[in-house]
Amino acid sequence: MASSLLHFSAPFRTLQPPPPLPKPPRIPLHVSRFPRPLIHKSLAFSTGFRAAPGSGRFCLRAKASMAGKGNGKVEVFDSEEDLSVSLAKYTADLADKFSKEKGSFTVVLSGGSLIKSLRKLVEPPYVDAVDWSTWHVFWVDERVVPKDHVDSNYKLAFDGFLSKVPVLPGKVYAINDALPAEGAADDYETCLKHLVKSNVLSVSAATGFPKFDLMLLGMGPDGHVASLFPGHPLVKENEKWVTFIKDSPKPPPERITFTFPVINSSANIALVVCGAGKAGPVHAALGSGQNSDPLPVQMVSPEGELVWFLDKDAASKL
Ligand SMILES: O=C1O[C@H](COP(=O)(O)O)[C@@H](O)[C@H](O)[C@H]1O
Repeated sequence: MASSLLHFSAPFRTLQPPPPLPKPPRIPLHVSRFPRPLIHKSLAFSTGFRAAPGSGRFCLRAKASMAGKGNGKVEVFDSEEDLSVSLAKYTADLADKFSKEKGSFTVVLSGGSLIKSLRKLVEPPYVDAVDWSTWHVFWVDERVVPKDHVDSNYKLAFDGFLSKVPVLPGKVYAINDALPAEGAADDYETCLKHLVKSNVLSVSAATGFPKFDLMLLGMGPDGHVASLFPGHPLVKENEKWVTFIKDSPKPPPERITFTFPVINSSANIALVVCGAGKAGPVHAALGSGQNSDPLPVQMVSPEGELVWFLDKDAASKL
């Protein structure tokens, strides 16, 4: 295990530390509590958070909130830009809450478009206000390719996010890319078990699976989440924590992925979906119809809180 953990952090050794910047006053981050009762599918637009002029903070132009079909809160934004502003605050607030409660924040990233939508977190005020030293970073799925490969979810996150913030290299848990898919999945599951033993990761009292503080999930146009694809038997895996796929319908074919019991044991999940090309599965999950064969995205149902972050194109069929 120790060797894997060392291996995980290796790519960070080449990083040059960013030049020291004058530290601005620490901005208090508050945990967002969503208003209850939720606004039901009226799509009534409300003015979002507005900051004092010159405060360096931001203004959401307009957003709609509504309740999801099952558990969950749905936030609809005018644009992906507005969504990314709100996603940064949501993530920073949760990081602050968990860091204050237990001294650590366990966060799980997806690949794909999610990473671009996290861009506001690496800008002021968050880049300076967040206590990055408490962060432990994981991947909900990873392609079985070298970490410097263009298809690597690690590389995507490193280039777009992790290289821009002082998360501690030893707390970034990439897969062991020297192993084939099955070995990489086993190795990652072993790593998670080690982190449970050392109390970095908690376990759900209800399910016995690891309970991450926050999972930031994307969704593909076919309704897949992580590397759990529609109609694939892996969506039914209910024992393993981490498993592998060698016939992914989306290239590259070999990947490892968290299973639904792990995903659904999370304390918080943000489902971040943008673009008209994803409006169909969003409608399947949040619209009024029923379907007998649920898409993977419809199987996301955490123990804790689920928040959908949608731009208006992704919400266009609701
Ligand atoms: O292959 C993958 O796709 C999904 C969705 O990606 P997106 O670019 O359509 O947002 C992503 O969440 C997953 O992590 C990734 O491996």
